[in-house]
Amino acid sequence: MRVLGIEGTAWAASAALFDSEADEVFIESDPYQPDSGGIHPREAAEHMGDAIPAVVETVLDRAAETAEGEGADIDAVAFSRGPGLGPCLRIVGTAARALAQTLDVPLVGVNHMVAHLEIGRHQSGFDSPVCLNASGANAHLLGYHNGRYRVLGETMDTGVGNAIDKFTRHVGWSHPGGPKVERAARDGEFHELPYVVKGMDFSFSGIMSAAKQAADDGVPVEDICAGLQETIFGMLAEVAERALSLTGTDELVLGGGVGQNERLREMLEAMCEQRGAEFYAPEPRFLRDNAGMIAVLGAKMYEAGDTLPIPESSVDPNFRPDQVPVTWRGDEESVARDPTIGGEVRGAEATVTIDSDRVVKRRVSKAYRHPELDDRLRRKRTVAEARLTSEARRVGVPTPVVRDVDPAEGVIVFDRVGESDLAGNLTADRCRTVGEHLARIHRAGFVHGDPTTRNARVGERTYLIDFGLGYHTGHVEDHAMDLHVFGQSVEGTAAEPEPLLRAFEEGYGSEGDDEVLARLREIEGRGRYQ
Ligand SMILES: C[C@@H](O)[C@H](NC(=O)OP(=O)(O)OC[C@H]1O[C@@H](n2cnc3c(N)ncnc32)[C@H](O)[C@@H]1O)C(=O)O
Ligand SMILES: Nc1ncnc2c1ncn2[C@@H]1O[C@H](COP(=O)(O)OP(=O)(O)OP(=O)(O)O)[C@@H](O)[C@H]1O
Ligand SMILES: [Fe+2]
Repeated sequence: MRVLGIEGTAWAASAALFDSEADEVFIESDPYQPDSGGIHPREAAEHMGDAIPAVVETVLDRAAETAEGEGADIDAVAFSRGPGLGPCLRIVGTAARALAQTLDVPLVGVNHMVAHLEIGRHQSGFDSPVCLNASGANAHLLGYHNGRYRVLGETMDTGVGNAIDKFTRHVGWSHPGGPKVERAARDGEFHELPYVVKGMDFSFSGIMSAAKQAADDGVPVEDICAGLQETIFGMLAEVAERALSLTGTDELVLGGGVGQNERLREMLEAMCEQRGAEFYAPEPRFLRDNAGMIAVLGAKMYEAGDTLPIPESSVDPNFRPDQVPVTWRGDEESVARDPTIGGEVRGAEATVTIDSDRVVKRRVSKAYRHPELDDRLRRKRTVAEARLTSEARRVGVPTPVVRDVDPAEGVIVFDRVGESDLAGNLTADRCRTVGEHLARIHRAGFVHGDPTTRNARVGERTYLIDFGLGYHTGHVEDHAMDLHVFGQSVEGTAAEPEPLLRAFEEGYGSEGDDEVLARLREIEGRGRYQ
């Protein structure tokens, strides 16, 4: 089967031919390079108008040269339907419809973010990996579950590449900034910047303001670049590890233009090696925006009969990956592995040794992380965990009693609690109780920071554990983020999440602030593809 793909969501005017029998991809791209500043939507759309016909022509010539029979021998035309810049998407959509009609073949509408993921899965041969998409306008973790790619975690503000590009514009460098930061960082020393992860979500705005401020204050730009890479990529590696731990998966693939960064790939490789997982990153031509990935996923969708009638083929600038019904995979569930190895449990951050009544939690040093950052995070989280675990118990939330703490070594000794993780025994009643517990700690003025279904223990009572990401705050947004993190962990792993989430919110509502639930709705509704 042969599929022609067209990509043009933002900067890459690209066309490709995928031949599924030979597993060969031919790509022709023409990038848009702004004269100054970042990507201007109107200019980018003009570029698409000029460049798309030419790249398609080149691919059609190639198709004719390599065709077995008469003509171009193409079975379907696939195009990026979104997310992306509206004016660009519309031009690409029009071109794709016209081409499908001329060739008299079906049209396939591809989600660009799912294509960034599927190219890695296709090439790695992995069965059910977690995917880290690190691109310009996006940054998220996806895991397959019950017929959809679930967003396990994502940026709460801008995409990772756009965040980096904003910094480089501030220091007067031309677009795109990512490769320039990579080059400059080689000559720099680590400069400390804020580090922000909340469960598997993360945010870049505070880091970017601090980085710009540091530049204005005269910190050498190479040092800031080194700090940016170590901090931002350290966060991405950490949330990727959390996603592996939560889903019990031991395969990770990388997607998106920022994935071309060698330091990011090195960190992800080191993280996977340390936890015994496998890592795959496609070659650079498949990481940055390209029509090859659109053609490859287009072929899978076409084979599954997932084609688009022309009248229903409108584009969607806010197309989220979790809106796509995954028609091209079987109904296999995401793989889940028992994380218990002997008497040792492997969390994302720590190794936990369990005997009959005691638990020793050791925050291990992470090989991927800069030593200074590693030391700072391990100490800070060990202290926070010991404190907040006890504070929560004082306001009536069941938690394990803390027997000993050694911040320098990152070690805490607790009482053993519960019989299993909530993840293994999810019921509506228990979710309701977790909601009540979170409401209580919020009323006491702090958040848990990572309330997933693996961080609650159940048995006769329902306990909260693992307060290492918690902190004191009265902000509605921070409280709502706790609820969002729990919601995402349920959605990413439960067969039927709705009744569980309803009970969880009822529990929270019975003890907590309605304003927080209203903010949760707002967080869930935020589009992040502007
Ligand atoms: C919706 C779609 O239009 C968008 N595409 C996109 O953002 O282009 P992509 O090719 O995936 O990524 C471009 C980004 O990738 C960054 N980048 C490129 N090379 C880099 C490097 N060596 N290190 C860090 N960032 C790099 C650029 O600075 C730029 O921000 C997306 O996938 O989010
Ligand atoms: N006090 C305890 N009693 C019983 N089991 C525990 C206790 N503390 C931890 N565990 C077990 O160890 C696992 C990992 O612990 P914890 O979540 O604290 O580590 P972590 O590395 O921070 O994990 P993650 O970051 O993946 O949430 C828990 O999911 C739980 O199964
Ligand atoms: Fe992209």
